[in-house]
Amino acid sequence: MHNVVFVLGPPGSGKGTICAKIQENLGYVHLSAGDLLRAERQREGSEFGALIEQHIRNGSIVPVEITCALLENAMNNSGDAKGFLVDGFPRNEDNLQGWNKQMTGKALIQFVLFLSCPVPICIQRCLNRGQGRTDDNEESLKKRVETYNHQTFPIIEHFEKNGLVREVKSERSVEEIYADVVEVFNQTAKV
Ligand SMILES: Nc1ncnc2c1ncn2[C@@H]1O[C@H](COP(=O)(O)OP(=O)(O)O)[C@@H](O)[C@H]1O
Ligand SMILES: Nc1ccn([C@H]2C[C@H](O)[C@@H](COP(=O)(O)OP(=O)(O)O)O2)c(=O)n1
Ligand SMILES: [Mg+2]
Repeated sequence: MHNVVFVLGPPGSGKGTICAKIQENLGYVHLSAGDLLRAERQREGSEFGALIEQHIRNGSIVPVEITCALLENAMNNSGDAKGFLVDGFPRNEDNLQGWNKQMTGKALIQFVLFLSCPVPICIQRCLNRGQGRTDDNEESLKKRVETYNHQTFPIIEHFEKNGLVREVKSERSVEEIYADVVEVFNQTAKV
């Protein structure tokens, strides 16, 4: 059984940054759904490259069959991790249902780390990110924020109803955020 912490929040809220620190210090393995999709897009011979690029630019969500298969493969290939940080997933109802269908009995959701941050700050961070991403531009960001508000936030609310959400405000320094994140892991991660 894989232990899983979902990490959600608007684009630019700092999910990748905080996950890297958790991986380094707490021994969880960081799996970014976006990074896995970008790698699949680049993989020679992938039949999904064009479809993935289309969704990424458009700020829409890739069908779960693709994303969940990438996540499950990555978990199975990571050896004996004490847990996985699944960053940027599930982002919509399709993601959630596909995960439940494919991973029930194989993964245990420990909690959902929700990095909350005002959208204008998130947009500014993405525009300054400097990773050359095809979706860190004003037009794609507008669509990504819309997708977040209409599709991802309801998923966070769903987990909230189940008592699984741990919110950490991320309009602060990485050090301040991380200190609260460690508290959350100390309180709730059963390892
Ligand atoms: N707490 C923070 N304060 C200021 N900038 C941050 C903070 N956390 C992350 N960043 C920067 O914001 C950008 C987006 O961060 P990232 O971790 O990639 O977010 P996400 O994965 O949620 O999109 C990056 O350039 C990162 O260096
Ligand atoms: N579960 C996911 C995660 C990401 N994607 C696609 C669509 C997203 O806008 C892009 C980028 O996701 P990523 O998590 O890397 O973006 P942020 O870190 O939130 O800025 O990838 C997806 O289709 N399904
Ligand atoms: Mg990210």
